[in-house]
Amino acid sequence: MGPSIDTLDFHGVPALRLATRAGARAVVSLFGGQVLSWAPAQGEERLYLSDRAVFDGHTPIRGGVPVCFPQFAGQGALPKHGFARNREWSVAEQRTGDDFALVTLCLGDDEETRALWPQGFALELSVIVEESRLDMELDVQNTGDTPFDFTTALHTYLRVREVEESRLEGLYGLTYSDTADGGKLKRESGEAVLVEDETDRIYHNSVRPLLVREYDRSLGINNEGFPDVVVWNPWEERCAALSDMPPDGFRRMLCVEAAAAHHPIHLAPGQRWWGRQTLIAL
Ligand SMILES: O=P(O)(O)OC[C@H]1O[C@@H](O)[C@H](O)[C@@H](O)[C@@H]1O
Repeated sequence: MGPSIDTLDFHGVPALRLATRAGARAVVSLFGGQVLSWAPAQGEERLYLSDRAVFDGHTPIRGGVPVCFPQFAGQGALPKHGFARNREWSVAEQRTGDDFALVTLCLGDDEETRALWPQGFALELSVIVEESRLDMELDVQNTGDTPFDFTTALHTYLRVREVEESRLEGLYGLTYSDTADGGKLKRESGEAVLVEDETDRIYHNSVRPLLVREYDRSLGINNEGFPDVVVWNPWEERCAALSDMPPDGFRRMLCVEAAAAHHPIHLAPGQRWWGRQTLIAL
């Protein structure tokens, strides 16, 4: 089979299905500009999408890779994680080659976004699927005539077989804000992060690649441009309080997010910023 990009209706939301000749595949929703599914060639699904996710065209979709912009979490007056994750994005480009499939989605300001945040901006999210890797690049441009600050994240929900048996390596020695402990600053002293309780951390200035190790497979993560890494798992009690998660959903997921959350990014009129997250199935 050749590479392909098809439009589809995914639980009622418009989406694109990408496939490469080798058999890697992904689904990208226009609502939220959100990757919802990704599997490498001859491999299994690597992203977590809740089976209780809501697809009503308003509620953020629980799972995949939501785009948080222009605000990460509750770090400001905007709705939590900003508004990009519940807006309809447009397709700017779609292309296939011998060994890849690529789509670029875009989102700009309109009356509704300016009512929340009075800035001119243009976002582009490029999603590239190759044999065993997924690249997601977020490009932000200030198209207005005043400077702005923003925080952002690619809020990647990784699918894991059992979160308690997964190890996240590559964060040793970094300082992190422990959101689950009142935002206290701590230093990572473990060779691997093990998730055995509610975990909500912003690791600052991460420069090394990360590795999620499971007993029978691993996933490499490389972030460029995004200075921070957010690690989130709601654990049992908070998960039970999320109406769009099954009670045991927290066991099947681990969010490892590429973020600019600790310090906002400043863009003068006309300036651009970009960040990329790469997932590699190993
Ligand atoms: O439920 P939401 O709005 O999608 O947010 C999920 C989580 O997203 C994480 O990125 C934050 O660090 C958490 O604090 C937050 O709870």
